Amino acid sequence: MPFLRPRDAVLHYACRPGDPARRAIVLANSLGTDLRIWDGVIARLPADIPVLTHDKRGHGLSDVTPVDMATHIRDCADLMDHLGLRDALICGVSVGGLIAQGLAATRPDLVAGLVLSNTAQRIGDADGWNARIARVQAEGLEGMADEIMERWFSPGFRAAHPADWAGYRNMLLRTPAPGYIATCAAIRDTDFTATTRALRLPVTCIAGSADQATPPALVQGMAELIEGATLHCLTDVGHLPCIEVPATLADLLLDLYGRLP
Ligand SMILES: O=C(O)CC1=CCC(=O)O1
Repeated sequence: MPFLRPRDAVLHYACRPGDPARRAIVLANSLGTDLRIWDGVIARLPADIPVLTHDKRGHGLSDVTPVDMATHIRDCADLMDHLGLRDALICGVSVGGLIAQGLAATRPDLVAGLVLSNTAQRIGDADGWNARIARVQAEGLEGMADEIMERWFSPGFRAAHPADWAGYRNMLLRTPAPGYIATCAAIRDTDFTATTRALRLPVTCIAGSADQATPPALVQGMAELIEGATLHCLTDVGHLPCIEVPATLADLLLDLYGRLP
């Protein structure tokens, strides 16, 4: 359970060392989750591939501070620099996908390829994020938890895995409200249309047909923006394929990993 304070905040991360000669895979989280959402994916990746996960600021065991998207991106870069990881495959889900796009644009030395899961170059609009921030300020995450869970998971996952569904609801509720709100504001203020359109590297985009947060049409718009990107739409899967279908996500990661120059 390592921690690092590269600048003004303690960051919690986990690094499965693997073979340092192999390219690393770096996994970046969504809003209101911690690094445990990747456990099922990591278990399916070959043991010699180094894998880095972290709790972004305001989440998990990392410090809660004001934050913008540039800071989330720099934190990920700081962890990679600390561990000597370069030229990695970065996979980000939702706001983690924004972090991945921003990392590729600002630190191309760290990024060989991207898997952009259930994300876009811009997620939502200012009115929506301001309304969510106001709700969480007034009611706490408890007041919004059930509707957020509806966006996260497909009906089939909820029916088949009620204990998991309840456990991930607990994960959401344990996110500090100030940390959650700070990342909502960071998402609200981010539009990577210009820099994502300029990316020139191998990219796999993933959507879920039951994703109510970043619906397939939104992910398709991002895929069409990036030259050469491929798009996979997973049937009856919600916003978090890393939880609902970890084997499929691991296969898609390894497919791109195996094709990187
Ligand atoms: O909570 C949601 O609506 C889903 C989501 C949006 C951005 C993110 O990271 O998660």
